[in-house]
Amino acid sequence: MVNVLRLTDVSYVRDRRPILDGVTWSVEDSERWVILGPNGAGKTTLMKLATANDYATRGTVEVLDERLGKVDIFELRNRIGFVSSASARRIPANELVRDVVLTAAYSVEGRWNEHYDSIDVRQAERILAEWDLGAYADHTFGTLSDGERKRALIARAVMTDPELLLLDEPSANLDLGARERLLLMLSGFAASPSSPAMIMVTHHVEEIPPGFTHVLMLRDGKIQAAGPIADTLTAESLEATFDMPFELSSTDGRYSAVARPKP
Ligand SMILES: Nc1ncnc2c1ncn2[C@@H]1O[C@H](COP(=O)(O)OP(=O)(O)OP(=O)(O)O)[C@@H](O)[C@H]1O
Repeated sequence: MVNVLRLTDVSYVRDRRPILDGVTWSVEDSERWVILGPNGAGKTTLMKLATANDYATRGTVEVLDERLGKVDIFELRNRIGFVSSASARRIPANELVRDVVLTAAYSVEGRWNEHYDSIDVRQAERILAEWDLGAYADHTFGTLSDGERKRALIARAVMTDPELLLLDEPSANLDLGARERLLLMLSGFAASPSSPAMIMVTHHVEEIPPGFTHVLMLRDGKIQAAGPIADTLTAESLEATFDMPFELSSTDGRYSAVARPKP
């Protein structure tokens, strides 16, 4: 079994401030994690370490059985899929959606004169259909709605068959329908045994796709709680993480939290 991610007593300090503080956390390949926490908790910083885009100040970070600092990070990054709000900015607006996905196989953003193997073309077609983008394959990326863009970026990220897929707030800024469509697709993708280990950052329990297995709750750079969602996501852990009392409910694997009224 591949050790997908292992952080051991990791701290990340900037301007003498611990942005991550003593984080110990591991992810196995069958697990699908949600990282939940308020603004400024350190979630994106954690993503940067997990995608080998930055280094810890203290402690060790191992990604896909490789220890950061002792591995060619460019090779390692090819094994990781990552979608963040910055991903869309790197895609040319006039790029066809088909090529947004296809060019991932060649690690380029924007088609030039490359020749693509038919096996890659077929894989791109399959993934476009899987993420409900078949009808948009010949549209340009710049004309897509935010929800369609998110799906196109995730489709691009899975084109290379990554061993770890990280999604930083994939449903931020989406309308209700687009959010629900995306969550259904993420849920379906998470359920497939052939899918990679997944880590998704969100601010909202409502955005946890059913089928995600674990939650890590972060506040001020420290882990408040981590483990299987069913045991770990509670009114108490939410209060510890967001510093206010909540009522938490769940139906069919979907969660909802509202502030607990004052007695
Ligand atoms: N390189 C850096 N230098 C100084 N401060 C930093 C640096 N990187 C992050 N921070 C600070 O660390 C804190 C955590 O940032 P981070 O982006 O990881 O939080 P987050 O949980 O993703 O927040 P949000 O939910 O608002 O996106 C913030 O206060 C941020 O300003």
